[in-house]
Amino acid sequence: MALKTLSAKAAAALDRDLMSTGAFSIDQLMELAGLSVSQAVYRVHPVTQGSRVLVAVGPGNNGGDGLVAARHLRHYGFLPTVYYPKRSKNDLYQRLVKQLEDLDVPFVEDFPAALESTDHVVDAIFGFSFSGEVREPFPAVIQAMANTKVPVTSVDAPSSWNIEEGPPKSGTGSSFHPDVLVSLTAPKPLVKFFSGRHFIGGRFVTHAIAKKYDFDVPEYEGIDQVVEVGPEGHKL
Ligand SMILES: NC(=O)C1=CN([C@@H]2O[C@H](COP(=O)(O)OP(=O)(O)OC[C@H]3O[C@@H](n4cnc5c(N)ncnc54)[C@H](O)[C@@H]3O)[C@@H](O)[C@H]2O)[C@H](O)CC1
Ligand SMILES: [K+]
Repeated sequence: MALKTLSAKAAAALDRDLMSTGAFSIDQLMELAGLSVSQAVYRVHPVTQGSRVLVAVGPGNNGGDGLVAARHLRHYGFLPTVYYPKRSKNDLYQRLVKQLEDLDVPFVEDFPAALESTDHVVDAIFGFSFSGEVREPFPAVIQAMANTKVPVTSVDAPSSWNIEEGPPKSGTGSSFHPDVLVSLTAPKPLVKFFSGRHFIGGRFVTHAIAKKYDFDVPEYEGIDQVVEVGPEGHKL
């Protein structure tokens, strides 16, 4: 059985559906997405005294998932640091930033320097709305994630990858391959180029929605918000 995937266009339509006929708000969906990411990070990197996690936050909703994940990780006992160079003026993002400031989570401006002193990275730069060539200031950030030995967990998509076609073919640097991917709601076609640990999150989708968009809802256990799956989509 092959893993069923959602194209970028279908994923955007599904989110619109959830927020109209599904009656969800963006705050709710982002909170659940960020909670899933925090649980996947905890699974691959259980917190030990002083575990540090650097969260790279992009300009859109993928970045919002990262801000939410940083807050949950702080409550689990991690020491998050946030790199958020292109801030949204939208009220939702400003509230997410305030919540982190109230927890004394530091915001940094030099990503490569911050990478020198962390134990894990969360890549929440771009998700399913990324397209084209990576624009400033993110090329150096992607390159730093490609070169580091620190484990990287990508939210929904490895940032810089084409959602349908996977790693970029052009460019001089080595391409970026994260260690962990958390697909939100359903995997995107790029998963066939990904070979690390793969989790699916989004424990709020009804079977009717999954049927409409033709993907499988994984079997979540207990109170888990994520399921780890193998290459064929079977639960590990
Ligand atoms: N279903 C769920 O569980 C939910 C997932 N969510 C997350 O939302 C993203 C998609 O968010 P969206 O705001 O549509 O876009 P992105 O964050 O992917 O990025 C858009 C952002 O980036 C800029 N951009 C696009 N291309 C480039 C480029 N080549 N260089 C630089 N910048 C670029 C663009 O201008 C925008 O500002 C999804 O993947 C999930 O992670 C939601 O939280 C809701 C529920
Ligand atoms: K990402």
